[in-house]
Amino acid sequence: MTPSLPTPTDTIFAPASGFGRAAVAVVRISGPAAGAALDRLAGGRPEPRRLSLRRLRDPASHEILDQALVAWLPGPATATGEDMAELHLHGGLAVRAAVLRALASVPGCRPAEAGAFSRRAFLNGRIDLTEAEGIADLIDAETEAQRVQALRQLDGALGRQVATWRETGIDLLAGAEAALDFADEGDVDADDLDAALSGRAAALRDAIQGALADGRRGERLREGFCVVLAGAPNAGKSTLLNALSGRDAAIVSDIPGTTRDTIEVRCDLGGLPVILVDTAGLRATEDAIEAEGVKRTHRRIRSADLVLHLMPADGPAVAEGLGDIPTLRIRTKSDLAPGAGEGALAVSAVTGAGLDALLDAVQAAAAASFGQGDALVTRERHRAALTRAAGHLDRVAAAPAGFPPELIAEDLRLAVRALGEVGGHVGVEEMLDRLFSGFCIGK
Ligand SMILES: Nc1nc2c(c(=O)[nH]1)N(C=O)[C@@H](CNc1ccc(C(=O)N[C@@H](CCC(=O)O)C(=O)O)cc1)CN2
Ligand SMILES: Nc1nc2c(ncn2[C@@H]2O[C@H](COP(=O)(O)OP(=O)(O)OP(=O)(O)O)[C@@H](O)[C@H]2O)c(=O)[nH]1
Ligand SMILES: [K+]
Ligand SMILES: [Mg+2]
Repeated sequence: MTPSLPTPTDTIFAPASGFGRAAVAVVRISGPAAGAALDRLAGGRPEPRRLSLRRLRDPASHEILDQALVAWLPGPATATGEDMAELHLHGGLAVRAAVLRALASVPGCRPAEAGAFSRRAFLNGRIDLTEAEGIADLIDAETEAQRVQALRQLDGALGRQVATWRETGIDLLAGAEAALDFADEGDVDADDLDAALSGRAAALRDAIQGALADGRRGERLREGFCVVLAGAPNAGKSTLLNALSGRDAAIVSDIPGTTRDTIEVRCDLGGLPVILVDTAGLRATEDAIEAEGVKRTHRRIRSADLVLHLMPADGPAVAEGLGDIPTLRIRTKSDLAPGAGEGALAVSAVTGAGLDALLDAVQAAAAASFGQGDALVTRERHRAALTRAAGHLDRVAAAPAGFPPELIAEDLRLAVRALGEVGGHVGVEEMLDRLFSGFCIGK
């Protein structure tokens, strides 16, 4: 199931609750010396899986460092699969520093590097790679929709689905290998096997392609829906960015060409992650720095999910579009020319008119882009591996009768390997087990 990599023998510890001042700071310890660390600092190990109040002492000087809640979590039924301990300290900087210093003095204990606990959980088969990614995404989740998606992945939704597909692939491979070995003995009807195999390969390919044909919903949800504010200098882009985000993020002035670099603000629109991007005003310019800004604007427009094309209501409506990205035409500064710009959304950052309607429109566009239902694929890594798997299955499905069975088996092997990469299981040893147990070979 899990990669056969060496198991760590050292014991790691780290604050699990950040590095700032807080009411309580949790220090996690994992590895074979976790129990010994409790013996040395807390004077023993409490009853497993129960928090108990202990005095923590420096093992050398016996000086009291804190009164803390302590947990002893003997492995392997722990988050990492190793012996673990937790110290719930008073969250002062000096308390934490003194306890970390004391832990470093315990033989075999050292500070953990980033992600070390999750890495051990993976190495010990407690989680697969997709669940590890789910943990990372859950910690990074800023909006409700991101939290829900990350929790689903942490809960194993993607890992289980891909594992099921991989099982099917392993079955197909076992069948193909059996055909290779025994077709010439006359035990198996090769044509029947070919037809059944290509039908099942096509079904598996279709299932995988179905999950891939999701408009990159999962990736987009992780990254955020990108809305670019574009238009001529002084159209009111920076003002609108500040008004929509409720933050004073961008410099506003009556001088055209104020914004040179793109400015991003991440927002939560009704639980959906939206990135608002302010850009340099679009115009031909001799100024080299402003010209670079305009170049960047065009680049951001091309990668946008939605463009807000801003035109002041007291000026002419611009006819030309900004490319083929979905675009909303917005008349800004509607307070200066009431009634202008029919058919377009009209907004005023001064009076606040139209801002709610604009936010609703952006939120609707984001909701439509994130789509309905649960996304399975949340990273390019998954997409690449699944696309490769579907490609190999497609070759199996399309193979003409009499196609060399060893080539079919090789494509199936590569499909199984690609599916295994998603969860971090590589290798096809399981296939061999299944081959030998599923077919009565021992004679
Ligand atoms: N104090 C504290 N809070 C925390 C964590 C932690 O490590 N410590 N977590 C850190 O991520 C998260 C909870 N995740 C966890 C995942 C698995 C296990 C665990 O020990 N699993 C065992 C036993 C399960 C059980 O008791 O039923 C297992 O799966 O075998 C613990 C925490 C969030 N809150
Ligand atoms: N009356 C009125 N003035 C506005 C409104 N929005 C922006 N302005 C003014 O228009 C001028 C330009 O605003 P900015 O937000 O800097 O325009 P911009 O599009 O970011 O300009 P550049 O970054 O130079 O391309 C400023 O003087 C703003 O105060 C509005 O809704 N009503
Ligand atoms: K300006
Ligand atoms: Mg600006």
